[in-house]
Amino acid sequence: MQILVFNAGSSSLKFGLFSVDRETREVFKGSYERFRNGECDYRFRHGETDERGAAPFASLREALTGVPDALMRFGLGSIDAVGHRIVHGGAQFSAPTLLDDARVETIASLTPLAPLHLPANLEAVRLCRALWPELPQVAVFDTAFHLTNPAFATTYAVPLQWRDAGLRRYGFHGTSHKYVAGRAAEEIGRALGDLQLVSIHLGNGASVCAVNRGQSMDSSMGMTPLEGLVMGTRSGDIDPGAFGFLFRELGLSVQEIEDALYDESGLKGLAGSSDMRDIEDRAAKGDPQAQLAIEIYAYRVRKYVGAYAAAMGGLDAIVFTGGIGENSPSMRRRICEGLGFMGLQLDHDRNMAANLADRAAPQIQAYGSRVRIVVTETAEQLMIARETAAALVSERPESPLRLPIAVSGRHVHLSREAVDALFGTDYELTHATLLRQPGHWSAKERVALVGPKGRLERVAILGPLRERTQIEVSRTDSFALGIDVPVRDSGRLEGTPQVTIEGPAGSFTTDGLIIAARHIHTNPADAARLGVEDGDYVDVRIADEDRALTFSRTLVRVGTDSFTEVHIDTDEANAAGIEVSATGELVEP
Ligand SMILES: Nc1ncnc2c1ncn2[C@@H]1O[C@H](COP(=O)(O)OP(=O)(O)O)[C@@H](O)[C@H]1O
Ligand SMILES: CC(=O)OP(=O)(O)O
Ligand SMILES: [Mg+2]
Repeated sequence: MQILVFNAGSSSLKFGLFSVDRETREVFKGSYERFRNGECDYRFRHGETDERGAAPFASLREALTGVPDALMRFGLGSIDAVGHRIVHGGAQFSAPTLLDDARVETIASLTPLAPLHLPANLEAVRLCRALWPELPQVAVFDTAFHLTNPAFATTYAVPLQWRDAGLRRYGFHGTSHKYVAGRAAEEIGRALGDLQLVSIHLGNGASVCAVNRGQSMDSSMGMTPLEGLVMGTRSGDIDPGAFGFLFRELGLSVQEIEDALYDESGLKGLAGSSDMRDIEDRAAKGDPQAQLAIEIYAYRVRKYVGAYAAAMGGLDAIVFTGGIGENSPSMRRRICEGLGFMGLQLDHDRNMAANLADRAAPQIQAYGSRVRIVVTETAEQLMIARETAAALVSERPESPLRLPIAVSGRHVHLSREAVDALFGTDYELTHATLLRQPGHWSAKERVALVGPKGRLERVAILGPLRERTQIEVSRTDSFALGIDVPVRDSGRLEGTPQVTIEGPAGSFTTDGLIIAARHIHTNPADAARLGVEDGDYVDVRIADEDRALTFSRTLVRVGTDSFTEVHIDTDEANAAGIEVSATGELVEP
């Protein structure tokens, strides 16, 4: 499948054509940037060709119109779908979404939350819908990755009425943070779920994200991409008291203040240029304004690194990305300076020599530095291509038989009585992540399971609370515990073995330990399309090339608003060669 990807940022238009099959390959890479009086720089890469020059586009929106011609010129007409970076998805969009009129409208209504970005993002959508009305278009949201942030990180301490009107923190650059965190974990050679990482995206827009064991916990941008770091033209953090001062003392209107904070502040406000290359050149020549701008920029980033290490209660690695993070060794050095007290020490030679060619992710910490320092190119377009392909598989109406497979790790469903015993009376679990099944969540808290032969640590708790506690493990886990566990449908707990659950406030011994029988959740509409009914047993085929497998006797469970997906456990996923996600199909009886 060939996917065209648009990434309209605040200062550049990046686009790419990807061939997505089992592997994702970038066939064509293009960019338009440094817009100035009537022209901009462009760069096109295709096979051996690497072409640069000036194009007659004064703005990013004009540059959009150049994309179809560019593709045509390289003979790249065949496109199956378009993926768009959409900067703001509000609370409405938690995953990549196939665009239709209604969804485009919903996104347009979020424009006040990202006035610098959404107009250009939507312009790209409109252009593609006009050019290729028959092609599916998918939106991939910057905000989606951060919807796992806990309420204490997303809530502003303002009146309830404002919060009810939608004032809350979201966070951006999610596609980038998600990619580079994964890339860093891969480079370090540990599971992302084991790492406490700070991801530092320094482009024209810039943000820091606390990626706590694989999930975004907090990020420096807020309701809009204005909060946080010093950026090319944006102020980042500023005392909210400034608004009253600017209004009363300088007579500025709300619009004037906002325009200046978005377009005339940051590096541009401090030193007259939004481009770090210019600022570094001038600082090197002794320009005091440029030198101060660099110091402020680095200091702000360093403060966030410290803050997020504290927020997560630990730090294993930081990862630099974005135009500045990737290309400016001197900025990386300034940011890392003085962080030796928390075990973070840069190696100056490695920092200078960092080479990111071919998706490399070099480590540039000094020998003995407890915290790793990784540099890597971000790959927003690549991620968008992958997520677009995945969204098409799960949403495409003409292929209703593709079933998303969800792999359940070991977890517990607790009763009120169990929560009281494990965490203290009336304790409320913290909802850390929303699961795909409506109303279901996983908690921030974890428990341990104890059997005669061993313990399983950090076992997830899934909500909502239930009448009876149920503990779901795999066959492999049952060996580790030393308990003979039966395979059962969820809720059929009579005669199941006992296990002890341990929490911070005490332990709780109960029956209800099962290996969950594989099943399909679905809703009446999808069930009708699939031709199945509640209580049916069906066969689901996983078409992995190396380990293709058919799961027979899979129970169908129809719920009014269930999200259609097949639930299998980790042993079953391993047997079918599923690493992260997959889809399956019903085998016709
Ligand atoms: N070699 C370099 N040294 C310092 N800064 C650089 C270098 N190359 C690019 N940059 C900076 O990266 C920033 C643009 O980052 P980028 O991620 O491309 O932007 P966008 O957020 O628009 O995608 C600019 O400030 C630019 O000056
Ligand atoms: C959200 C944001 O600031 O994006 P960019 O860095 O592309 O401007
Ligand atoms: Mg960017």
